[in-house]
Amino acid sequence: MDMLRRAGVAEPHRWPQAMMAATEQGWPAATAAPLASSNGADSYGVFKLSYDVRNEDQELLQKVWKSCIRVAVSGAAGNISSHLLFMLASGGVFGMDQPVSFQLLGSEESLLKLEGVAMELEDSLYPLLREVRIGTDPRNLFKDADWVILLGAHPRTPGMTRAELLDINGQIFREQGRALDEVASRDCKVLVVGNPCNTNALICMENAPRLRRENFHALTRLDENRAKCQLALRAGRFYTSLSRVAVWGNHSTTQVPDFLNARIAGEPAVDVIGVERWFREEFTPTVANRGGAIIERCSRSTAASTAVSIADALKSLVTPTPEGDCFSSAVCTDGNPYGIAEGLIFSMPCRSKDDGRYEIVDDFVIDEWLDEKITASEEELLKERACVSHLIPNAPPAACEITLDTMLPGEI
Ligand SMILES: NC(=O)C1=CN([C@@H]2O[C@H](COP(=O)(O)OP(=O)(O)OC[C@H]3O[C@@H](n4cnc5c(N)ncnc54)[C@H](OP(=O)(O)O)[C@@H]3O)[C@@H](O)[C@H]2O)C=CC1
Ligand SMILES: O=C([O-])CC(=O)C(=O)O
Repeated sequence: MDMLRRAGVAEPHRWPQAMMAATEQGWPAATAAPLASSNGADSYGVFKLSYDVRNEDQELLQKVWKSCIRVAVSGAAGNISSHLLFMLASGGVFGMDQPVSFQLLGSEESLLKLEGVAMELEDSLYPLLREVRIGTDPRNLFKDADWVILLGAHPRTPGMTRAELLDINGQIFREQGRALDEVASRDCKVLVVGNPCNTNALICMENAPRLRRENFHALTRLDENRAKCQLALRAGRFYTSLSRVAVWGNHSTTQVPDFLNARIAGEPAVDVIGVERWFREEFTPTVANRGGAIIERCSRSTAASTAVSIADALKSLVTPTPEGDCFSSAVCTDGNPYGIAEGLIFSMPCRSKDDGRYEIVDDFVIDEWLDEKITASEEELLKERACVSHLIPNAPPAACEITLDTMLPGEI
């Protein structure tokens, strides 16, 4: 903001087509040092720091913009990010009147690539994208963030056990939780995508006590979208006819895509499709293993559909949920209406109020089969929590009893 003021722009939120790629110190990305003049018009094409809308475009000057929001993204030089940032900058997620500022976190290894990402954003001339910062210090990049999307995580490598993966990534998320606690906005909403996302989100939340526990999410919207796709295919209906499709539990192969409560054109999906065996024996494992099936074909984990599902998850939080519908998000189980153990990050059906707030939908019917499945996913998450107890402040020490057969959807 300082730089915007120095640039002589009285009202930053009315400043169209102005974007600043800056390092965390606040200088333009490609220069690493201050520009000789902050109005360095030739430095970045549209990064004209002295750009003054009053002299430029009367039509845009009339437009009413909301105050700019800060969106921090880790792993921002990675595959998912390469799709996601462009969706966020286009206005398709937070709204066409919502300017955004990006604070992109990478590592020493990825910093050059991150500069390339900033340059591509610059070349895309998004009127809503007002600032791009890049850097390697979460305390700088999470500062005052309103939304934080955590993509960066160590991938599971050959020979690594799940307990080892939990520990390596848990250390990253403990550090990022601490950074959020120090510098993020108290109302900041955090969406963890990096796997194992539920337990990473839990560690992050437990290390950020200043932030609201209900504002931590782990991404299971991709699983919901996959479930909707399979139901639509089987029923021969378009996606828009589906409602109340929720996924319960962990973003792993123990996840439970709920067909019992799902509706197709307002009718129970089980009545419309009719073949009960299909739900249990085909639908459920197909959804839970979809990530692995895509890796088999593409030799990399899903990136574009994950970015789309992140956009869907964010949109669901800033848009009132249509009457009678819900969306899936893995959220804190404290006080949940289904008796799931407290202090976990567990996917459940949610409805949004507004401005990022939500409530857990409390009228889902749970039959014996569903209950058994949900309990298995809950037990898996309890075991994951025990494995990372050393990363959770004040947690009693617990033995790690994770078996090798608990898998992420992308593991085969
Ligand atoms: N929840 C869900 O539904 C899904 C989750 N995922 C998960 O999302 C994550 C990101 O996927 P994708 O973008 O494809 O992955 P990429 O490998 O392309 O990017 C991830 C980024 O993570 C960072 N990273 C890697 N190792 C470490 C480390 N040891 N410490 C800190 N950061 C590290 C790197 O960024 P840098 O060097 O800049 O730090 C890298 O660019 C993965 O964990 C993946 O499993 C994927 C699909 C679906
Ligand atoms: O395991 C992965 O990285 C991919 C993943 O989560 C998914 O496709 O659901």
